[in-house]
Amino acid sequence: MSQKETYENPDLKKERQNCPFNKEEITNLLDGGKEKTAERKQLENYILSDEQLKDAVPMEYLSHADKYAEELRKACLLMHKLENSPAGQVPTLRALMGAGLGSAVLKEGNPLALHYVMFIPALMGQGTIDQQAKWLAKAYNLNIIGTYAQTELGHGTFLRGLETTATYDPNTQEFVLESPSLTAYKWWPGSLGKTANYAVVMAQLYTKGKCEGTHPFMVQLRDEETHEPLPGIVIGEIGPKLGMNTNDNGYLGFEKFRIPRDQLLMKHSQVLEDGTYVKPTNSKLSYATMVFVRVVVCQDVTTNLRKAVTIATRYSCVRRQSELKPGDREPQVMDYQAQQNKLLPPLAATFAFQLASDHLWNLYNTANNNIEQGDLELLPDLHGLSCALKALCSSEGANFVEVCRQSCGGHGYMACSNFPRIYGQVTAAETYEGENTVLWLQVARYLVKTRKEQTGGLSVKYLIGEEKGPKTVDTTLEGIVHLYRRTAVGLVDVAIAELEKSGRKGEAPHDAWNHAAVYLIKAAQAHARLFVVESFVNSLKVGNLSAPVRTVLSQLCELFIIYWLLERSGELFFVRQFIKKRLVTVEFQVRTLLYVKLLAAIRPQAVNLVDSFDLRDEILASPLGCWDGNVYQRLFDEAAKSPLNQSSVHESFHKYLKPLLKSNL
Ligand SMILES: CCCCCCCC/C=C\CCCCCCCCCCCCC/C=C/C(=O)SCCNC(=O)CCNC(=O)[C@H](O)C(C)(C)COP(=O)(O)OP(=O)(O)OC[C@H]1O[C@@H](n2cnc3c(N)ncnc32)[C@H](O)[C@@H]1OP(=O)(O)O
Ligand SMILES: Cc1cc2nc3c(=O)[nH]c(=O)nc-3n(C[C@H](O)[C@H](O)[C@H](O)COP(=O)(O)OP(=O)(O)OC[C@H]3O[C@@H](n4cnc5c(N)ncnc54)[C@H](O)[C@@H]3O)c2cc1C
Repeated sequence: MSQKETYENPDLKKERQNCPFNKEEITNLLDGGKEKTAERKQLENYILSDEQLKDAVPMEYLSHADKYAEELRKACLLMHKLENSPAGQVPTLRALMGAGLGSAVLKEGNPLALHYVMFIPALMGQGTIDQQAKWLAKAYNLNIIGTYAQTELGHGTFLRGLETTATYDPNTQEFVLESPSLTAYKWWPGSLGKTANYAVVMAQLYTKGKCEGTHPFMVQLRDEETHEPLPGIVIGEIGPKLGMNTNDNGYLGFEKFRIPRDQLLMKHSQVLEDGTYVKPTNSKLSYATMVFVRVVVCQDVTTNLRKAVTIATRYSCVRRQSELKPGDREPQVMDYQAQQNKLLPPLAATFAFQLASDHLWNLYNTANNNIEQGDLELLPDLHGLSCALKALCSSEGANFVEVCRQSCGGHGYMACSNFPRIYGQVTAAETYEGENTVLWLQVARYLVKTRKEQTGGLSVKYLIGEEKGPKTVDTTLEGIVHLYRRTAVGLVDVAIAELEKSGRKGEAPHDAWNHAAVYLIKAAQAHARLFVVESFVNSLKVGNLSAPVRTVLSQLCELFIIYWLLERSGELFFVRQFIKKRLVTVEFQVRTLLYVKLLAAIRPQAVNLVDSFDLRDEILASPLGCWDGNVYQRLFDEAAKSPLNQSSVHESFHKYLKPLLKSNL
C-alpha cells in the first residue's frame, strides 16, 4: 500500500473512520493466526519487492507466445527465490500456487502449477515407496517437470471411456502406450504444451489380454537435455482459451511408446513380471489426485472471490452516480440498496466459503491419513463433500465475480479492472476437475444411497432416520438452518420418489436416473448449501472472537443464509410440507424483517471488511480496487500504456482508412 502516505480518496477515508471492530483480528482469523499473518506479510514483501518479477508492459499487449515466455521467465525466477524464502519452501509454494500472491506475479496462469498441484500429489498418492524415492526428489528439485494427463479429445468426464491404452508386454517387461484414434489424444492437461517433460498419464491397462481399467503411468515425454519430444510422442499446445492462457494446456499422442513395467504407479494395484494383475482394495483409489485438487480448488476460488469483492466494494464507495435525493450531491453508488444487494452477499460468501473449505481441508487430511493406514471408511464422505463444495464454490463464485464486475459498470469491463482474469480463473474451476453437473450427480448418488440404505458418513447424517425439529416457521438463525435441512431432506425424498415412480412405470434404473436429473441436482445443491451454512453458523459458536468481530460476522452469516433462502425459495415448492401460503409468509417475514435490515446494518462496514482481507494492491492488480481509491487517475495511467497511444496517428490510418476516405466507394 505504497500510496497510503500520499493520497487517500476522501470517501474511502470516511468509510474507514470509526471502524467498530479490529480489522487485524479478522485478518488473523482468515490467515489462521497472528503468526501466519506476519509470515504472509513477510513473504509478500520478499516476492513483490523484486523488480524482476514486475511486468514491463501489461500482459494483454503481448502475443500468445510472448505471454507464455514472460510468465515462464517469472515462474522460474520464483522457483529460484524459493531457496531463500523467509517462510520456508512449502508455505511459499502454497502461497505461489494459490490465487493470492501467485497471481500477483503470474497474471495469466502459472506454467508450473500442474507440476505442484497434480504431478507431485499424483506421485505421492499413487507411487510406491520405491517409486517415490526414484521420482519425488527429482520432482521437488525441478530436475524434471511434470503434469497430469488424463482428459482426452473424446472423453473428459467418463473416465471408463478413456481410449489411451497401456498394454503389458511380458517379453520385454514393458508397457506399450498407444493412442488408437484422434479422440484418444490427451487434450487439456496444463503445462503439457511446452513446459513439462514428464507426465502421469492415465491409460487403460491391458495385461494377459484383459482390460483392467484406467491406471496411472509415469511417462517421460521430452529429452531432458534438448527438450525435444521423444520418438513416439506427439505433443503440442491447444491454443488460446477464455483465461489462464499461460498454463500451456496441451495435447499428447502415443505411437507404440514403450515404458518399463515399474513405471505403472503401483501403490494401489500392481502388474507382476509375468503380467499377473493385482487389484486395488478400492478401484476408485486411482482417482485420488482429483479429490485433492477438488479440495484445494475451493480455497482457490474463495481467494479469487475475495479479490473481486474488494475491487467492487472499494470502487462502489468511490463512484458517485445519479441522484438519490433530488438536488443533493450524487451519492456513492454503494448507498443504493440495489448495489448493497449485489455486493454484500458475495462479501458474506467469502467468509462462508472459507469456513466450509477449512472443514473440507480437515476432513481431507484425516481421510488421507486413514487411507495411508489402509482404512477407507471416510472415502465416500470425502468424495461426496469434495464434489459438493467444489461445484458449489466454483459455480456460486463465478456468478458472484460476474455480479462484482457488473457492479462496476463500464469500468468493470476493462481488462485492467482484473475482472476478466479473475472470472477466467473461477469459471475454469466450474469445468476442470470434474464438470460441475457431473459432480452434482455424484453427490446425488451418495445422498440417495444414504437415504435409502440409512447409512452414510458425517456430512449426510441428517438423512438418516426421521427428520427432527420444529415444523413451524421460525426466523431465528437456528430456525432458518433447520429450514435448509428440511429442504435438503425434502428434495432428496422428492428425487427418490421420482426414481421410484419411473421404476413403477417399468423404466430401467439408468433411465429413471436420467429422468430424475433435475430433482437430483437440486437435492445435491441443497445438501451443499446446508453444509456451508452449518459450517458458518457453527464456526461462530466456537472460537475466541471479540464482541465487535462476532457481531459483524454474525450479521454477515445471517445475511448470507437469508440471501440463499430467498434466491432458492422456488425450491421450497418441491418440498411437500411447505404449502404456498406458508412460503409466502416466510418470504415476507424474512425479506422485510431481516434481509433488508441487514443490508443497511452491514453497509457502513463494507470497506472495513474488505480492508481486513489485507490484499495488497499488487495482488488486486486493478485501478478500481486500489487501497487509495485514486480510481480515475489510475484508469487514465493504464490507458496511456496502450500501444495505440504511442503515436498520435496510427500507421493503419495511412494504409487503410485514408484510401477509403479518398475513394468514392
Ligand atoms: C516442496 C514441494 C511441496 C509440494 C506441495 C505443495 C503443493 C501445493 C498445493 C496446493 C496449493 C494450493 C493452491 C491450489 C490452487 C489450485 C489452482 C488450480 C490450478 C489449475 C489446475 C487445473 C487442473 C485441472 C485438472 C483436471 O481437470 S484433471 C481431470 C479431471 N477430471 C475429472 O475430474 C473427471 C470427472 N470424472 C470422474 O471423476 C469420474 O469419471 C466420475 C464422474 C466420478 C464417474 O466415474 P466412474 O468410474 O464412471 O464411476 P462409477 O462407475 O460411476 O462409480 C461411481 C462409484 O465410484 C465412487 N467414486 C467416484 N469417484 C470417486 C472418487 N474420486 N473417490 C472415491 N469414490 C469415488 C462413487 O461414489 C460411486 O460409488 P458407489 O458405487 O458406492 O455409489
Ligand atoms: C482450464 C482447464 C484446465 C484443465 N486441465 C486439465 C489437466 O490438467 N489435466 C486433465 O487431464 N484435464 C484437464 N482439463 C480437462 C477437464 O478435466 C475436463 O474438461 C472436464 O473434466 C470436463 O470434461 P469434458 O471436457 O469431456 O466435458 P464433457 O463431459 O464432454 O461435458 C460436456 C457436457 O456434457 C455434460 N455431461 C457429461 N456427462 C454427463 C453425465 N453423465 N450426466 C449429465 N451430463 C453429462 C456435462 O455436464 C457438460 O454439460 C482441464 C480443463 C480446463 C477447462
